[in-house]
Amino acid sequence: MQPVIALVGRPNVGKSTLFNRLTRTRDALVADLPGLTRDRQYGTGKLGGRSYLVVDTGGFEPEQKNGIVAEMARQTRQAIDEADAVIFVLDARGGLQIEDEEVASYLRRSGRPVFLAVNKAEGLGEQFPASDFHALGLGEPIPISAAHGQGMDELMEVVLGALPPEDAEPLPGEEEGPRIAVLGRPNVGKSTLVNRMLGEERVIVFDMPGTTRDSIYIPFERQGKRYVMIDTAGVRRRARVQGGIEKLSVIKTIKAIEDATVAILVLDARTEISEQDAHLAGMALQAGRALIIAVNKWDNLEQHQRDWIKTQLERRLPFLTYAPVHFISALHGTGVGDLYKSIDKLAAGSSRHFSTAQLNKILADALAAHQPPLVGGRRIKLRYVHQGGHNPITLVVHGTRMDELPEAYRRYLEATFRKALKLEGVTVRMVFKQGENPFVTPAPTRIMKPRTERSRAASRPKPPRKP
Ligand SMILES: Nc1nc2c(ncn2[C@@H]2O[C@H](COP(=O)(O)OP(=O)(O)OP(=O)(O)O)[C@@H](O)[C@H]2O)c(=O)[nH]1
Ligand SMILES: Nc1nc2c(ncn2[C@@H]2O[C@H](COP(=O)(O)OP(=O)(O)OP(=O)(O)O)[C@@H](O)[C@H]2O)c(=O)[nH]1
Repeated sequence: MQPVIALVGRPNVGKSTLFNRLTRTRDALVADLPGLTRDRQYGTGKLGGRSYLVVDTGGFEPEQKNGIVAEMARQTRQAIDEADAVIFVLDARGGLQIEDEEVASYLRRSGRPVFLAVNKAEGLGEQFPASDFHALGLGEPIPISAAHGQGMDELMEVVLGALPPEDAEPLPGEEEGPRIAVLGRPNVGKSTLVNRMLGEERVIVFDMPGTTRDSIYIPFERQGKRYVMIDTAGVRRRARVQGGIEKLSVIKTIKAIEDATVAILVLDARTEISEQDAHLAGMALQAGRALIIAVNKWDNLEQHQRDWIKTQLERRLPFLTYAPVHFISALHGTGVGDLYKSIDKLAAGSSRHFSTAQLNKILADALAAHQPPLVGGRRIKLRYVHQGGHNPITLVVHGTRMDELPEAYRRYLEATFRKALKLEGVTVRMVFKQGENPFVTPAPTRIMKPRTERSRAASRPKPPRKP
């Protein structure tokens, strides 16, 4: 499970800059989807082979009257509570401020592991005021420069090194079936749907061996097939924990998405599709999860209401062109069985492996049908494609001047691959890499001018060799 790291500190110390640094590794892979706001508060990153989730708590607002801690936003406190570690960001140039000490005293009481990142330390050398920050009693201050990318590895080595090893809480394995996460904003009917899906006839729910701190995995079997429900809403726990209704937690949602094979986004047919809905969809897509839209509360709707929500879908979630949409009533169970058909299809799709030869044939055909555009009078060349991973299916295309490849052409390729590989509904992540085919040396494979099937076969690249 990914550790959660919260960035805390007073305004202007450089939290956002640090956040961008720490999440940059992952951002490079994320496609920019129009109509989709990128979340600046939560991001995933990877350093030293380990991935993590970073939460930017966005500065405490100092308030003279009540003191800084009193004004600490509820969300900030929640982020600290849910974090596995806190990076307390300080400013080497501004020195230690009274607000820093207030934040420090809150953090000391939080019981979370705290690490001091003293930012803007570039070029300070001997003048780095280590002892000032040491006096906070929160351990060794680590000098960094977020703006210049200095000290990042050192910082994260200390932070990640202090956390329990990654495999401490293993996820249910693939043999236990696709993992399903049910997402949605409050009151759309998530709990009703989860209960309905688990409570259906012919569903056998097993005991839960994998109970973790954050989510509960509920393995079950339906018509001889195994699945795992990720119960973020605490649906099953609710009955047990007296009065313990849990709030929608963004961190839990993100973790559930990361753990899931397939995410079901539940929408309420009786309310407008909101920014928050789009946001949740975006989080699932950015994580590359297969996504199903379940428009709930479809029972007893007038025709005009049904038309209205369909228009809303097109308008508010235009980037979801390939996700299957189901109109359901979780309350009455209508359409719930059909959800499983989509789950099976998407789960199978997102775990498929494709041969390099098959992928390159599709690439060659795509290039033949539509050449890549001329940029600055020269044609962009795409040379080679291979599968970089599954769930999400990642296709890595190598070529020249990839940074100039227009978005429209990228999408054309994505759509072509999705169609040819029969991956409707599955996220296909295209990664465009500069440079020649890394696997074939010395000459690049010439798949640029496919003429006949024969010449194509002759020039088809060899599958990648293990280095
Ligand atoms: N010299 C120097 N300046 C930095 C460094 N990191 C950030 N800054 C500058 O510090 C200012 C504040 O940076 P932000 O990242 O916006 O700070 P923040 O803590 O997120 O601020 P809030 O959003 O107000 O909470 C900006 O002008 C940055 O350019 C650094 O490593 N060195
Ligand atoms: N008419 C109708 N009402 C439904 C349907 N599904 C759920 N509801 C109602 O919607 C309300 C919210 O349902 P919940 O399942 O608690 O929603 P939730 O998304 O889990 O809500 P939170 O716990 O706040 O996140 C309840 O009153 C349900 O009875 C449906 O298919 N049709």
